[in-house]
Formats: sequence, structure tokens, C-alpha cells
Amino acid sequence: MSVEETLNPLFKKIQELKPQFIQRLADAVAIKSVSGDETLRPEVVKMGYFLKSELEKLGAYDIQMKDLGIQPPPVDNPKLNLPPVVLSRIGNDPAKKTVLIYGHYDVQPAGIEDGWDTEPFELVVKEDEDKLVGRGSTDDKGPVMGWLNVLQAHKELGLELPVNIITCFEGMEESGSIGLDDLIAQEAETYFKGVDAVCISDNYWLGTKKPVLTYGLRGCNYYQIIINGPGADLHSGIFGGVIHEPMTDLVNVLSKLVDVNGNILIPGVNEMVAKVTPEESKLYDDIDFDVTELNLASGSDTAIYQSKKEILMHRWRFPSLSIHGVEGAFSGAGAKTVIPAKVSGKFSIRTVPDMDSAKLDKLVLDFVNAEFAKLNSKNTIHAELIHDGDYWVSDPFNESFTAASKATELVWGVKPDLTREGGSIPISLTFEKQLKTSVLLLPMGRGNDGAHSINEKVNISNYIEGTKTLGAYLHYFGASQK
Ligand SMILES: NCC(=O)N[C@@H](Cc1c[nH]cn1)C(=O)O
Ligand SMILES: [Zn+2]
Ligand SMILES: [Zn+2]
Repeated sequence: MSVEETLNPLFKKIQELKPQFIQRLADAVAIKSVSGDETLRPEVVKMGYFLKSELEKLGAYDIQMKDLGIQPPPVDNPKLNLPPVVLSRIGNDPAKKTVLIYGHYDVQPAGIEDGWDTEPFELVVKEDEDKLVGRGSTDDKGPVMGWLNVLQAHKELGLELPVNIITCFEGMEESGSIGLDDLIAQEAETYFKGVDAVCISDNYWLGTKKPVLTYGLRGCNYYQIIINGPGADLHSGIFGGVIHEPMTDLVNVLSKLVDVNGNILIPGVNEMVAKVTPEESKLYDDIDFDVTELNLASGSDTAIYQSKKEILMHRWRFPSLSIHGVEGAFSGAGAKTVIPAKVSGKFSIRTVPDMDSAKLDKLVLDFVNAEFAKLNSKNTIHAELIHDGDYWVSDPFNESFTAASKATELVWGVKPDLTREGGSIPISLTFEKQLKTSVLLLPMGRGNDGAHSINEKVNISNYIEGTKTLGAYLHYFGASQK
């Protein structure tokens, strides 16, 4: 039987199970597994056990909830446990290839007060708009549920899986994948022995119409600058103008890092970036994208660059520096006249080939300290790296990408574009190095899904056709020579 003949009943079954698949995503979204909020750590752990229970029902075995120990500083609670990594196996046939599926079950923070139209942790099904709205719907609970859906459809059909599967689902991806590097190194020759390919579904199409396969990611080095001043928050009418203010110092230092056109101002950073070659430049010509897609996805007309090539290069292959927020400052409604006593500014740099992470940290931290010294403030500063993760670029023409390309073309009726991505999945490079195997990024969602933003969604069609694509990928990959 051809792969396509096998896939026909599988696709029918996936279609038939659509209501159950949506319910599975709703159950997952309802768990507030925000890894960046220490108070919600029990919810992250609950989400890990939700996956364990689903995997058990779907026939996975040797399920191991890997304990990664205590979360290292900086952290408020010095005894905070990291959430478990969920390892499991489905199938152990030496004649079949083995695919490691990685996904993350933690999500970014979300609150209705951020501007969501609906409760972020209640999945809203909008059939008329083809949307499932809720935190994690596209990043990354939708795709993780997609893999479970594939297992369920096979089980209900009595259809044999074409490959052995190993799952590796983590709960700290949105917070730097703390602890996972070491686990992968430890398990490379044990639990993960014999893996032929790693498949990650944790990214997006470039736009809204054309599917893509992704062969590159930027890295991310995340920093904070803590400025300490008076012993307590103070009245600005009494102390304003007569003491050095931490917030003023912080704003001054932050303003030196990047200009309004996104140019990084820290000396030495841009010099580390690999030069664009004529061959690389040509790769951008055929990609289906333009500035209107960017404007639609950002919900604005605020693009710095107008040409496709400049936008994509600045998203994929040049570094960027974003200032994310300030902890400790007044941020509520109204007009509180306070001088915050201690503030912490958070920013990150998306890294690209050939930047050296340790060298970058030194350049950044030395620069921040030097700029603060120029202020002659009597406040104190502490600048530090919170977490880092490497960039990754791979070969998009290997067997795993070929299988994914066939799967995508079968489901969506069009050959996928080959893209890189501006976001980061720090563990991609670790898998490639430690398991000495290829990594493929096979996205489910669209470029306008609003990952990390308000009203995050996955289109219902992407959730269902994406599930089919994941299933088809396993079959095409399983059918190629071991
Ligand atoms: N879907 C991948 C993703 O959103 N990754 C995060 C990873 C990260 C790095 N530092 C904090 N989170 C991203 O922001 O790219
Ligand atoms: Zn993600
Ligand atoms: Zn994310």
C-alpha cells in the first residue's frame, strides 16, 4: 500500500475526531502553566501530569517524569522546583526509525487586563471565524495536542505507527529551558539512544496562507539591570529633586542600548554578525511574503523596513535588542506620585551566526555598568544574564525535511517555503549536537496567531490539517530507508 493510501483513512479519522481534539486543547489551555510566574509553578506541574495521563491512555509506556531539581537563581523562592520533563515511548520496533518529538507545555503569562477580549485560559471556539482563542493555543499546546491527536487517531483506527516515537515535553521553554540541556546530555546514550530525527512543532508559517518548513532560529540572551536606591518607595513631592532616583537611572541606561530603528548601540555586537553572501541573499527572492503580512500580524503600520528582504533579514539573520519591561515601577491606572525604591529593567538580544554568547554577555554587561558609571548616581546597579539559548541553522534538504515537505504538500496542496525564524527554541541545537541527528521544525500555526500576545489563537483548520500534517510526516519519514 502506498503512503497516500494509508493516509486516507487516517485523515478521515482525524476529521471525525475534531470535536474531541478541540476538547483536548480546551482542557490543556485551562491549566495556567505559566513558567515565568513562580506562584503558578503548581499549574505547570499539573500540566506535565495532564500530558502523562493522556499519554498513558494513548498507549505510551516507560513514561518518566524527569525531575530537574531546584530552579537556579535569579529566583524569588530559592526552593522552587523545576517542572518535570515528560519522556515516553510509543513503539520499540528495531526495524522502524525512531522520531523524537519535542514540544513545550508551559506558556507565556496572560491576563484579561492585558487587553484580551476573552479569558485567556478558557479556550473560545469561534467556528465562524475558524479560530480557537486562548493562551497556548498556538504556542505550544496546540501542536503538542496535535501529536497526541495523531496517536489517538492511529489507536482508534488500529493503524500501526510507521515509526517508533519518543516524546520529550518540557515545562520551562518560555523561561530558557532551564535544566533541559543537562538532561539531554545525560539521556543521549540511554533514553534517547537510536533517535533518527527530532521533530519540533513550535513555530509558525511566515504569513497566513502558505505553509513553511523552518531550518533556522535566532538565539536569545536575556538580561536584567537592577537599580537600588532609597530604603522604601517615596513621596515624589518630598524627595523628588533631592535624591537620585532608580527609575531615572534605569531609563537613562536602557536608552543607550538601542535606537528607535532597532540598531543595537553596544559597541562590538554588530561586528560579530556573519556577513551576507550573494548566495544567501538570493534565498530570500522566492519567499512568499511582503510588508502587508507584517502589518497584519503586528496589527499596525509600524514597520521599520518596507522591502521583503530587509524585513526577513532583520527577523532571521541580524540580531535585535528588545526592552521588555520594568519590575518594581508603578504600572497601574491613575497617577501615583511615587519614587520606586528598586527597579529592574528586562531586555533581551536575539542572537545570530556568528555571535559568541559569552563574548556578547561581557560586551553587554560591561557596557551597562560603564553607562551607569557615567551617570554619577549614588544608587547601586547589578546587571546580570537571566538565561541564554543558542541560535540554530540546519540543512533543509535532508530526509526528514523531504518527508515533511511531502506531508505538507499532500495536506495543503502546495510546496512549503523554507524559512528561518526570529524566535528561539534553545534546545534545537542541543538535540542536534547531543543526539548527532537532524532537527526539523514543522509548524502548525500561522504568522498572525499572536503567540506571546493578546488574543492568541490557532485556526481550527490549522489545528486539524496540522494534525494531519504531523501524522503524514511520520508516515513519509517511516517509509524512507532506515
Ligand atoms: N515558540 C518558541 C518561543 O516562543 N520561544 C521563546 C523562547 C524564549 C527565550 N527566552 C525566553 N523565551 C521565544 O521568546 O522565542
Ligand atoms: Zn513555543
Ligand atoms: Zn513562546
